[in-house]
Amino acid sequence: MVILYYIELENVEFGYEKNKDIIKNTSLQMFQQDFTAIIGPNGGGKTTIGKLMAGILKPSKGRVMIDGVDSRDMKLGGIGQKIGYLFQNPERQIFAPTVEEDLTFPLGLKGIDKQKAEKKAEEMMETFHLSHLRGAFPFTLSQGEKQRLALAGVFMNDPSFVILDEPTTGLDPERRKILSNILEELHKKSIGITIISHDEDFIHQHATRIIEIVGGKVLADTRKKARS
Ligand SMILES: Nc1ncnc2c1ncn2[C@@H]1O[C@H](COP(=O)(O)OP(=O)(O)OP(=O)(O)O)[C@@H](O)[C@H]1O
Repeated sequence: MVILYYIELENVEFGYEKNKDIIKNTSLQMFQQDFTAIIGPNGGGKTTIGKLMAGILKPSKGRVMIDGVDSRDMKLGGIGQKIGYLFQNPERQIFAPTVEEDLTFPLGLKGIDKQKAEKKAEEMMETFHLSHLRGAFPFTLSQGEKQRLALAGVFMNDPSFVILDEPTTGLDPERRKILSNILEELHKKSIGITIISHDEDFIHQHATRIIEIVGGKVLADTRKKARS
């Protein structure tokens, strides 16, 4: 079987509470070649769709296929090796007592060699301007530093597809530019990128496809012919 898309939502429905669907009969195919922006009003279901795509939430009806496997049959650890997910609140992904350990610790859990994990952490700390904070307690970082740490964590795993919920929040222009460059590099390498964002400039600058979610449904799914 040839898999053309990396993530597929097939007639997906989802509600946090019984009989209250937040996502309504939604089908979408997500390609690694796309730089997708998911847009729409507050409460429309963007984050929920992102979490369904990342296998963090499982649909109540329909199915989500990730790299050809039903997300219900995958463990979070297995999904994490394929998909990098940035939570809207970066504190959701901070676990360890220091910045450096926060980056190396998840790789250790996966059985990755300590030296290799440290080398990668070094690279990521440099990229995201965190080297001077390596020994800092993550919860004392500023909002923008926490966001950079969470982003660095997403890229530690060399994911095949990243889903980033409001990735530019808290970033100053210089760090925002760094994120832009990283995402463009990944896009060139056909690492799938999906951002959930209200940041119109960032979307305009990067997105090749825009999916608008309103009231738990896909209102529009448009592709830019030429990328700026
Ligand atoms: N854990 C939860 N339990 C119950 N309801 C939830 C939960 N998370 C989200 N919701 C509800 O689901 C709906 C969709 O929320 P979601 O966060 O997916 O929207 P969004 O489009 O990402 O919004 P925003 O732009 O404000 O981030 C909202 O009505 C929200 O209140």
